Amino acid sequence: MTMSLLNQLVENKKVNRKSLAILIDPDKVEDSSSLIQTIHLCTENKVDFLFVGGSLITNDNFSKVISIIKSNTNIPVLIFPGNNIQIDSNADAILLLSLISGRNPDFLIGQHVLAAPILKKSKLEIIPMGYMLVNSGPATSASYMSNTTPIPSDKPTIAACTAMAGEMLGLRTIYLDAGSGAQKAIPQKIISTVSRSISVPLVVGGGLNSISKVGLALEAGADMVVIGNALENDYSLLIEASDKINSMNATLDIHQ
Ligand SMILES: CC(C)=CCC/C(C)=C/CC/C(C)=C/CC/C(C)=C/COP(=O)(O)OP(=O)(O)O
Ligand SMILES: O=P(O)(O)OC[C@@H](O)CO
Ligand SMILES: [Mg+2]
Repeated sequence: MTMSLLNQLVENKKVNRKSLAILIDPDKVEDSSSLIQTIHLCTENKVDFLFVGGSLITNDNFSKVISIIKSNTNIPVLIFPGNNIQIDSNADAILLLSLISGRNPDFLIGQHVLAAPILKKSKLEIIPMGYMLVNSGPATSASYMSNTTPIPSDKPTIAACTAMAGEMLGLRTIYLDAGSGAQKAIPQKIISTVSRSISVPLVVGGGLNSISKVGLALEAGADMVVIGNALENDYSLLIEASDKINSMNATLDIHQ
């Protein structure tokens, strides 16, 4: 029997194995041939996970994108939903985000109540996730659309206590997100403090638009990094990030 994706994340964390996720925003997919090109590049570069979702989706691409991905690669597809209409049972799993950095009940539990019966009938693996937005400069789509205030980027203790509370409530993963297209990525101090305070896998993303920022996030304690916007015009970061992660993981293999 194959291991669940959540178990894979937990097992990877136990041995400090890092992973790379690429975010595909269905709103920004213009044609299937460029999507297929991106998917092939992800496969060639051993991307671990493909996230699909957006704060706002203005076209009917969501299911199409998932189906094209599933027909072109074996990389697991994880829905990264901005709301409860982003559910498609062709994906492998859904990141069931509860927006614990905010105080908007709709994004803490309301959307989930609406989604629960649909998720129950689907064969999607559910990955419960504490989702934390951290301030990164101008408002991001996720903080605006969720009507929540992100955690101040110079308050690592607030971030750590929020993540700890999420873990204590039973959330199985934590996602620290500066927001897509963030001007400033999550500071290392926030990542390292959160990482030391929890034992569940830690995902970090938002504004990771250079290999140095990707490296800083991984070195500070991210178990998985997510890259989205930076790939929309230039694929070089995908190759660099994948090389970086493979070389970090290769040193682990030597020591095992
Ligand atoms: C219960 C279900 C199914 C969903 C819960 C939904 C929750 C709680 C969402 C958290 C808040 C939120 C709006 C998250 C958005 C996450 C996301 C998909 C970000 C991707 O980037 P965009 O924010 O779309 O960035 P761009 O503006 O660059 O397109
Ligand atoms: O698009 P970017 O800035 O890479 O962010 C990806 C993801 O973390 C957003 O939720
Ligand atoms: Mg979007």
